[in-house]
Amino acid sequence: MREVGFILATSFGGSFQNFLTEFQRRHHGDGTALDLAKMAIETFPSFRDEFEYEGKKVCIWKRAQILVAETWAAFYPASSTDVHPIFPGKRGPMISKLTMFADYRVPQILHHLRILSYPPSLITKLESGVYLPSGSKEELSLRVASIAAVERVRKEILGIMQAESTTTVADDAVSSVLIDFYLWDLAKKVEIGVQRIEGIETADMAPIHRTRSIWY
Ligand SMILES: Nc1nc2c(c(CN[C@H]3C=C[C@H](O)[C@@H]3O)cn2[C@@H]2O[C@H](COP(=O)(O)O)[C@@H](O)[C@H]2O)c(=O)[nH]1
Repeated sequence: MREVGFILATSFGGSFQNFLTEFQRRHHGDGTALDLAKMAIETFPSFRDEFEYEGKKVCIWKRAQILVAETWAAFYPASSTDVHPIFPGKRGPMISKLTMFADYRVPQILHHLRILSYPPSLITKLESGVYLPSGSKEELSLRVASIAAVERVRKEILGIMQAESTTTVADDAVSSVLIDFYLWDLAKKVEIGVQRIEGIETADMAPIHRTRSIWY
């Protein structure tokens, strides 16, 4: 928090609005949601949520993407045909280029919905409450699998929409951001018992995974 505050104070006059103004300037008003997420990870090291795994670089960018998605949602215009004030360029926000924001809550509900399956050894660890180290195989698998799973859900929804439509459905018609928002809210409601999943078989709700890190 101190680092983010220091950078915001010294480079952006202490205001996120100035950060957005600088984004507009750099991209001549034509920046997309992904451009803004990239600016966040380039500006704030604690948003640069990247790991090396078996020689490959894995970029998760959880906080950068949720920052952009929440900004996109907060300034969403009254009509979807109106220009978005943060992404006024001809390409628009291109919000479907963002992934879900991989932390602990969405994998939990994806498992409950039987979209993700967990090996028994992982269930045992989750139930014991042991910490999964940040960047470990299990922690990364949970996060990366939830990104891949939500992308597949997105493709399925697009396929259904396409099958029901006589015109071509744009790729931007379904975003992982909105699927994440929906799943996160659903997970919270299921956990506190105000909602139950009905009509499909579910797996027992496993505890969330516990990881100490600055990335969630
Ligand atoms: N993947 C994902 N993670 C999310 C959210 C949200 C809240 N989103 C709101 C916006 C639209 C929706 O309708 C939600 O009402 C919080 N978190 C994460 O949980 C953690 C605890 O946070 P809290 O309980 O606030 O303190 C924190 O790491 C935070 O980043 C989400 O949507 N997706």
